[in-house]
Amino acid sequence: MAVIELQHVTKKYAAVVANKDISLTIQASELVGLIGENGAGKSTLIKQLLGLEQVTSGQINIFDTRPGTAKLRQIVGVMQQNDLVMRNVKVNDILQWAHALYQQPLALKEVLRITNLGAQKNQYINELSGGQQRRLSFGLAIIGRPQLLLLDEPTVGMDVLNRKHFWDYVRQLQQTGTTIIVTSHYLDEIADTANRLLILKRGQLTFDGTLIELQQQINKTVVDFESEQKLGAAFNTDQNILNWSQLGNHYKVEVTNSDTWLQMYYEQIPTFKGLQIKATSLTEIMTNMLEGK
Ligand SMILES: Nc1ncnc2c1ncn2[C@@H]1O[C@H](COP(=O)(O)OP(=O)(O)OP(=O)(O)O)[C@@H](O)[C@H]1O
Repeated sequence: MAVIELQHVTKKYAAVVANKDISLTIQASELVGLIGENGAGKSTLIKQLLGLEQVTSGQINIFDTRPGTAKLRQIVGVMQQNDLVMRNVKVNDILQWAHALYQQPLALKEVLRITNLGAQKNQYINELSGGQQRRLSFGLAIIGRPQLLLLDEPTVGMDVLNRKHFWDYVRQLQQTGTTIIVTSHYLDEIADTANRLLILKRGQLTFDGTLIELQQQINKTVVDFESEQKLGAAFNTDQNILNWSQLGNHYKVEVTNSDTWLQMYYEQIPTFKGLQIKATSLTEIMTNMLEGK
């Protein structure tokens, strides 16, 4: 059984088409990165999965039921943007309240350990830093041992170590069968973690696949090295090279196929220093997409 099934989902807010004819299926234990520029429709999609917004047309099934049912509230965990609306409650009290909502919740001690909030358990929410609030929000999302976890910009404000702990735990949840959808503008984190990418552009799903598949579509690899040889004349006539630059002895060459390129230069390669071959990063791909390149 698919965990999530979207059939031709469209969401309109008056003249704004926030989601346009989106169809897709997500299976158990996928870790899906939902990305796209501001206003692309990511949060709208999450809100419809939660039943907080109704689809304008199309249909959503989650574990074979419609979004927003009491049954789903038991098995879906969520971190929305700015979701800690109760400000004058202590960390421990809100966790205890959430703990009582579920049939087999995690122990409070365990949630405080995962979120690294043990030292703040007697503080009020409005006394927490931005990153601590995101960690508390994560604690509330996972306390019920959800089968589906929806994370909308979860790491905003988290410091580097807490971010690492967060992603380590998210990966662990995925490996034990949790299905996870995460939106973020920190594309390096998505590239490192998600095993499927969904790219939204003005409400439309423009890509659905793995990072490697996306990189293959872009068909560009960067080769970086230092050489004392003068290679410019050869590079200028090389059909495989999209672009190249030189700063002193440092060459940066963008090629369509790095295997072909390496074969062509195999005689010179032993003299190259610090040779690095890099696939185009997700950040660069998204930047180029937004710039319309
Ligand atoms: N309640 C609403 N009423 C009217 N328009 C809305 C509403 N919620 C969202 N929109 C519009 O729908 C579009 C998609 O918004 P959404 O919040 O889904 O984008 P997003 O991809 O999550 O953006 P961000 O990266 O900035 O969080 C935007 O144009 C936004 O202005």
